[in-house]
Amino acid sequence: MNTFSYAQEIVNELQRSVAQLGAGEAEQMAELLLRSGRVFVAGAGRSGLMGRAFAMRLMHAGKDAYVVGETVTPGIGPGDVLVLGTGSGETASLLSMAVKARAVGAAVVAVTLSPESSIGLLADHVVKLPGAPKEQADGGRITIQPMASLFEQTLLLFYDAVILRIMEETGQTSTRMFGNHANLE
Ligand SMILES: O=C([C@H](O)CO)[C@H](O)[C@H](O)COP(=O)(O)O
Repeated sequence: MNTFSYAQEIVNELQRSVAQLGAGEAEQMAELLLRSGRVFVAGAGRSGLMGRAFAMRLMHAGKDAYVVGETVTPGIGPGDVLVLGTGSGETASLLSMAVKARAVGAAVVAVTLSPESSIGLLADHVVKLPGAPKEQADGGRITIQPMASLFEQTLLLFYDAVILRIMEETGQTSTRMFGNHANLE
């Protein structure tokens, strides 16, 4: 297969993945973020990169949003929400964040392949995304892509869909959001 055909197959995989999203779970997450105080976003590795993109758009949309681990990120507290994007739901650093967040009265949202994982079971709200786990063997049936790429791509699409829902509910526009964009680039 050439590179273009691979790109087409990735889009086909994403189309199949998005069709499996739970509409109810997705809607509840958007609702939770709309009513929440500050939103803290975390994830490790590539899942974390998608989370960083989501936190930026939340900020553009007018939410107080933070990426966990940045030097300027404040402490989480009651009324806040911690969003964890984790395919496995077992990443140790994220699990300890979930425990801490719940202990101080914040809500935890897990966006994961595995609702039955340690993080999934601890979370107040779980959104299950389709995909293959990062330790999948070569030649899996769900995806031609390595490791958890399909999950990570679906995660970004899902996060962007949540942003559109928040924009719709708050009457937000792309033009106003651009006014919140970094001007020290
Ligand atoms: O970076 C990752 C890897 O490339 C998998 O495709 C993962 O996102 C990272 O290891 C975090 O794992 P999860 O918490 O299970 O998403």
